[in-house]
Amino acid sequence: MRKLLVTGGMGFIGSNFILHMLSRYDDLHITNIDALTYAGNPDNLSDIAHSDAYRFVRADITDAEQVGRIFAENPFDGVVHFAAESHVDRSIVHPEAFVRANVLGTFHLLEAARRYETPKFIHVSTDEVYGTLGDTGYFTEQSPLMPNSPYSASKAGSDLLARSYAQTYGLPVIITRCSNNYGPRQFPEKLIPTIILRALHDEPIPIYGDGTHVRDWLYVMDHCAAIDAALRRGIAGEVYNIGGHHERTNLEVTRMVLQELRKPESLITFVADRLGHDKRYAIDPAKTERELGWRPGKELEQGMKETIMWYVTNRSWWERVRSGAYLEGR
Ligand SMILES: NC(=O)c1ccc[n+]([C@@H]2O[C@H](COP(=O)([O-])OP(=O)(O)OC[C@H]3O[C@@H](n4cnc5c(N)ncnc54)[C@H](O)[C@@H]3O)[C@@H](O)[C@H]2O)c1
Repeated sequence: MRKLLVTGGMGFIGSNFILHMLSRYDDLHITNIDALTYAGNPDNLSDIAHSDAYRFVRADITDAEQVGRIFAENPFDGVVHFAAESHVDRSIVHPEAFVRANVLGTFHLLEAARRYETPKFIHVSTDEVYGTLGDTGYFTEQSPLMPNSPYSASKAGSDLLARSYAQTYGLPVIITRCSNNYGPRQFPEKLIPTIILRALHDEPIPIYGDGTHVRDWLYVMDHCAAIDAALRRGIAGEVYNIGGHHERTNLEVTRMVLQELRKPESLITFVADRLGHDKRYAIDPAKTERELGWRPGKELEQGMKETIMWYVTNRSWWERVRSGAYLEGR
């Protein structure tokens, strides 16, 4: 039985990853540690809460003792580290929480993995560590790290710390840097669920600046498959870019959702631009495709339809998020 530690598994990508892995492998046990911040939603994994192949431990990765105890109790075959403060807007208002969770929290995990000689450590980073691009060009794994927001700077800090543990201590760290994810179970403060849920309620949809900022969209299940491939075939010490080949402006993405839901474009409301807003992210995932034998399978139009359908079908999920009911008992 392979034993995997997943951090941040109650969040958007972590929960989809756990579901992906448990649906594919019978010989796998997953321990999910999550602090249950506002972004951690146990509803995401209610279907497997009582599975023998899964265990949830509420733990904060900024607490070295808690992290140490979990590693001491369980020899893990691998760690997949998602836990982070992840929302750029919040990082502009409360940067300290990002430095603590993303830098200090990652440090404690790396230390525990070093101490207990964990044979594989996947650090889930982001394309935002590369900073911003002009109208042309792509980020490769060799691009310099030039983060522009407190969020991306804290992720760059943790990314470099992870690298240093590979270089200095020989910890088998693999770093993945992915583009913008979309799909089921994403917290409604992020762009695509915001568009979908506001459109469903006929509410104004706020779009930063003139809406021409470009992002590369990656279906979350394609991302999960890429991390699975990195776990199986990735080489320790390497960095892998994971992108979707779907560059769109924020305005294009908004129009796509409005068309699908047959809602008017008059819902779009331009608001003052985000401070330090990166103009364009575009990722070159050629190395990952070549070396890990992975490719993003989902076309954006299809993935968006399925995502919209998920939010429409799972009304009780997002109503519990909207009302704050998912926070009960914390
Ligand atoms: N969502 C994206 O588009 C995207 C893109 C690139 C990279 N990433 C990275 O992927 C990872 C997951 O992103 P997400 O969108 O699922 O984030 P999310 O905000 O949905 O989930 C984060 C999870 O981490 C948990 N967490 C936060 N602080 C913690 C702490 N101190 N201790 C333990 N748990 C803690 C939260 O409770 C939550 O469940 C993050 O590291 C993020 O930087 C995300």
